[in-house]
Amino acid sequence: MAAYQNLEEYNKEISDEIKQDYEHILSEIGEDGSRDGLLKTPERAAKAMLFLTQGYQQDPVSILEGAMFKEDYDDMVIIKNIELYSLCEHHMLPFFGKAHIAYIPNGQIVGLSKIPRVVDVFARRLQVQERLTHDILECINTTLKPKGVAVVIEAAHMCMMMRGVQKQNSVTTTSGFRGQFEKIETRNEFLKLIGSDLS
Ligand SMILES: Nc1nc2c(ncn2[C@@H]2O[C@H](COP(=O)(O)OP(=O)(O)OP(=O)(O)O)[C@@H](O)[C@H]2O)c(=O)[nH]1
Ligand SMILES: [Zn+2]
Repeated sequence: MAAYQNLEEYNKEISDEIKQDYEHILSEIGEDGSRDGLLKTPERAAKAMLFLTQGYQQDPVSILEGAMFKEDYDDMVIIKNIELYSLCEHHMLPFFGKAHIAYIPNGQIVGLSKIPRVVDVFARRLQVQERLTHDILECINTTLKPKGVAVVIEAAHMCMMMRGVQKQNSVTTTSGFRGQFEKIETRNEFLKLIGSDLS
């Protein structure tokens, strides 16, 4: 990236390369890339792929640090039903669902919108659901330094639905707990409040 003047130039270069790759894919699957409906498809697909993977160029720590405020509140803060869309790193197909996140402040709270923003930064990278869960958990834990943090993700994987094992109704749940959420009572209170059947 150092060879480029700025991010825009870098994105354009990458986008042109990805565009050419999609042109190649179209011809390899037997399509006629010159037909009307497909003329702009490589460019659209390249832009979509860059959008879905923009998390590589974003810094979740600075997002949190940008809105941390001193406050004495030291009970549980829960943000539930945060919708997320990611791409599995094995097939580059979407997995999507909800994240439920809680933390117990330790002298400082964070702007509420920053939690879903951090979810998006890590979701917009190639992921497995387990690592996505831990990336979010560790980022909040080390940046906000709360008394405890909990992350639960429930998601459906298109690679298990459209292809492969072809199971339409399975949901994968992953979770991670740090600090006070390692105590069973605190963890169960959180799980009850988000309506999880894990408790
Ligand atoms: N643990 C985990 N596995 C995932 C995730 N997303 C996709 N996978 C799995 O990654 C595995 C890759 O297995 P492989 O045997 O190498 O790939 P495959 O032949 O396409 O496997 P099938 O999906 O079973 O057809 C599959 O079992 C997928 O279900 C994820 O977020 N976490
Ligand atoms: Zn997959």
